[in-house]
Amino acid sequence: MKLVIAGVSGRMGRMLVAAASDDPSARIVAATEREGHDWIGRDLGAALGGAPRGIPVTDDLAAALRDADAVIDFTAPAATLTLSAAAAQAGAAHIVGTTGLSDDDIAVIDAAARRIPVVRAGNMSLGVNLLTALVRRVAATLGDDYDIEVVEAHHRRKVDAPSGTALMLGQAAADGRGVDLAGHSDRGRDGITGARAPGHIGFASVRGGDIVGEHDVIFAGPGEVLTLRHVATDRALFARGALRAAHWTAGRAPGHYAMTDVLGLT
Ligand SMILES: NC(=O)C1=CN([C@@H]2O[C@H](COP(=O)(O)OP(=O)(O)OC[C@H]3O[C@@H](n4cnc5c(N)ncnc54)[C@H](OP(=O)(O)O)[C@@H]3O)[C@@H](O)[C@H]2O)C=CC1
Ligand SMILES: O=C(O)C1=N[C@H](C(=O)O)C[C@H](O)C1
Repeated sequence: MKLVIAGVSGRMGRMLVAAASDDPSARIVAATEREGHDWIGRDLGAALGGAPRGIPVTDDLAAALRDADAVIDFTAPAATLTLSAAAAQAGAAHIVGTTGLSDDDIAVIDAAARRIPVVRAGNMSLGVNLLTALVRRVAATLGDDYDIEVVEAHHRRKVDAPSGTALMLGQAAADGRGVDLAGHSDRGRDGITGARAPGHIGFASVRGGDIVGEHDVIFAGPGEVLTLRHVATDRALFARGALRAAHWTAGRAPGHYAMTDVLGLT
């Protein structure tokens, strides 16, 4: 599989290079960075401080994607939208790990997914995707007298909150309860907030140090608290998931897929 790695100098970009380099059935054909980045025009191997690998780092998406089967994208919403159009134009699959996407952004990706396979997930790990099914089941089983809170913790450089994973878990809880998440969310409590709204799903975010990603879904009810927890200890986990998703798109019909489809959890 011929791959393009987007945002290659980032935390996940570097992980993706390592994961793809260890995969005998994957070959990185190009890497991208934003216009003006000091890696543009350099060889990827050299930019990473090693031997040249004959892989260009470019901001020319059409050129990067010309010969690619898939692009793996853990960047930022604006970059993901540009890549979405370029991937659809080139006929390459788009694997989207970027979080912080708005509903309008997702509508743009939906349009591209009519032409190419797109796999998008706020978390590409097996554990979190399994956890969504557990959360849905527990939320469906427990009544409204169990308050649901999603608490997430990440490193100090994360720019979006709540995390994409927290929103996936909140969505699973809302699905289990049969309610619309947007109309039943509490985000960012501060000051005299009043008592907790019954049936709402709360979100809280912790930022600090180098925490890779921790998520608790708390069901607090009369006389007991049930907590479902996932802890990521190495972000190589997400890169392996993304690579698996890229392979899964080979020969796949256009569509907007989730990681649960890739993992056979749907
Ligand atoms: N779904 C999942 O499993 C996971 C998702 N994520 C998500 O992935 C995203 C990236 O995370 P992380 O790697 O930690 O962030 P980083 O900031 O370390 O990396 C993002 C990279 O994208 C680059 N970038 C920004 N704009 C463009 C552009 N127009 N074209 C190409 N590259 C661009 C950035 O460059 P510059 O710094 O110069 O702006 C940077 O190199 C986040 O949204 C995060 O939440 C992270 C881990 C797992
Ligand atoms: O930015 C990160 O680091 C992570 N982002 C994803 C998210 O927003 O949930 C996935 C993971 O938790 C790491």
